Amino acid sequence: MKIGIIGGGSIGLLFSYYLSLDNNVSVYTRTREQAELINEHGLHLIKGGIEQDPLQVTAAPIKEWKGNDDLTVVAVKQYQLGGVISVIKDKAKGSILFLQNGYGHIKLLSELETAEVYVGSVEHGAVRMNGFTVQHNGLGVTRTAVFKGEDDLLRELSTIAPSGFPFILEPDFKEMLIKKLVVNSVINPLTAILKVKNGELIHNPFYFEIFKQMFDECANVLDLPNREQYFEILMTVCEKTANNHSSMYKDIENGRQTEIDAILGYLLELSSSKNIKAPLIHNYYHCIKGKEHEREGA
Ligand SMILES: NC(=O)C1=CN([C@@H]2O[C@H](COP(=O)(O)OP(=O)(O)OC[C@H]3O[C@@H](n4cnc5c(N)ncnc54)[C@H](OP(=O)(O)O)[C@@H]3O)[C@@H](O)[C@H]2O)C=CC1
Ligand SMILES: CC(C)(CO)C(=O)C(=O)O
Repeated sequence: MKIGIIGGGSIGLLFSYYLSLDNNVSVYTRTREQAELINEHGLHLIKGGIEQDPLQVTAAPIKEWKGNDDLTVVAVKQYQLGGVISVIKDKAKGSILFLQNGYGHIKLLSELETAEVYVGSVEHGAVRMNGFTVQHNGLGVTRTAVFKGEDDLLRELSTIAPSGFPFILEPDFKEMLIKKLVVNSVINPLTAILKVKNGELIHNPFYFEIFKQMFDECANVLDLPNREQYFEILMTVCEKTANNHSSMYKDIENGRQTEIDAILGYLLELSSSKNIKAPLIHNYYHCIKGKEHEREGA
C-alpha cells in the first residue's frame, strides 16, 4: 500500500517506522530541515531500550504532498489540524485516517469531500527523541473505525500490520473515541494540575474522590449508556499506566500547548448546550488554560 504520514512527531515517526516494514511510506514534515534529516539518516526506532535497525523512507515537506497516497495518516496535534485540513481539502484523492485524541476534530471531518474518512485511537506510547528517532514506550494497539465511506482499507491495514503493531477495526467510531475521551478527560487534567503520575489518582484516597466525581460529570454530560463499563476501562488504563506521566502533565511541565480544547473543551461545550452543570470540568478546563496562559505571558 502507498501510505503518506502527515507529521513527523512521536506518533508520525512511530507509524512511519512500523508501516514502512511492508508498505511504501512517505513522511510529510512541517519543516524541510526535518525531511532532510530523515532522508539522510533513515528512521530510527528504540524499543525496550534497544535500537532497532534503521529503515529508509522518503520524507518531504508538507508543501510537496500531492495527495495521491492510497492512505494518508494524519499525525499532528488536534490544535495543528486547521492548517492540515485545508491542504487535505485541496489535494486529497485517497483515504484519510485521523489519529487525534479527543473529540474536537470530529466537526472538521464533516467538511471533507474525500470518499473515505477514518478515525483512530492510539493506545501506544511514543516519544520523539530527535528529528529521525522515536522511542516506543507503551506497546499497545491502534483502534480504527470508519467516519465516512467503506472500510476496505482499514480491513487491509489490520491484516498487513506487522507483529507488535496491531490494528483493530471497531464498528462504531463514536463509541471508540468516547471511550478514549473519558480516559483522557479524567486522567490528563487531574495529573497535570495535581502534578502526579497516573497511578496516584487511584492510590491516593483524596485524589480518588476527585477522580470519581470527574468521571461522574463526564458520564452525565456524555449520557453514557453503561457507566460501569466505562469506569472499568478508566481504572484499567490508570492501573496499567500507573508509573507514567500523562501527555498533558508533560505538555504543561515542558511549557507546551495542550490538547485541552479537544478534551474538556469539547465536554464543556456539550454541557452548556445540554444545560448540564459540570463544575469540575469547568474548573479543570480553566486551570489548564490558565497554565497555558502563564507560558504565553512568560
Ligand atoms: N505520543 C503519544 O504517545 C500519543 C499521541 N496521541 C495523539 O496523537 C496525536 C499526535 O501526537 P504526537 O505525535 O505526540 O505529537 P507531536 O507534537 O510529537 O507531533 C506532531 C507533529 O506534527 C507536526 N506538524 C504540525 N503541523 C504540521 C503541518 N501543517 N504539516 C506537517 N506536520 C505538521 C509537528 O511538526 P514540528 O515538530 O515541526 O512542530 C510535529 O512533528 C495527538 O493528537 C496525540 O494526542 C495518542 C496517543 C499516544
Ligand atoms: C492513556 C493516557 C492517559 C496515558 O498517560 C494518555 O492517553 C495520555 O497521557 O494522553
